[in-house]
Amino acid sequence: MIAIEKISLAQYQKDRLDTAPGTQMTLPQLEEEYAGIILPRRGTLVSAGYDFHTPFSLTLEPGETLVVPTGLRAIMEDDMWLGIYIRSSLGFKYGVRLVNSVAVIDADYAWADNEGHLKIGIYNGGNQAIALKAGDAFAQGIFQRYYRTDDDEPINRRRTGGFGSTNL
Ligand SMILES: O=c1ccn([C@H]2C[C@H](O)[C@@H](COP(=O)(O)OP(=O)(O)OP(=O)(O)O)O2)c(=O)[nH]1
Repeated sequence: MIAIEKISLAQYQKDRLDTAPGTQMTLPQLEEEYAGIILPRRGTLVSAGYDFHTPFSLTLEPGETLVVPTGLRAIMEDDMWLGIYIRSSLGFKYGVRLVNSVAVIDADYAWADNEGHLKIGIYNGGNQAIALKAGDAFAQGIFQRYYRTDDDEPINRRRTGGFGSTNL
């Protein structure tokens, strides 16, 4: 199965308050924002990327970084990963980048304790402030397959957390 779906409202609420500004939100405001989360779609028949949209309006000053909780998780087969990249025009026009260049989303992340919540860190590497409105596309995710070496012996652990959680 390959899918991108919403995480629960409870998980979204937790991560939204942890990682993004706007912690003064009321529950109805949060529910409205959650209801407005857009499921990624491809732009054209043969576009590779599923477009990710910010759930809330944001402004990034030059040099500033923000982790956008998408409210989404990706389900995929074991030999796949999802690569998330910046929307090209944001890079070309404004110098906006992902903080980690590419977000590598592992197949087992979907079953992590945080429901596999996809978080996308962006950085304004340009020289002007950039404003995104709720619903604006800012990143794109491409499902890909990976290979394993013949003598592959993975460290047999189940993922429970997000980035940095396995302390390798
Ligand atoms: O920008 C990112 C990068 C990663 N992840 C999630 C999906 C991924 O499967 C998990 C772990 O990411 P990664 O393996 O790249 O992080 P790490 O810092 O190497 O940590 P770990 O020890 O968890 O492997 O965190 C995101 O939501 N956004």
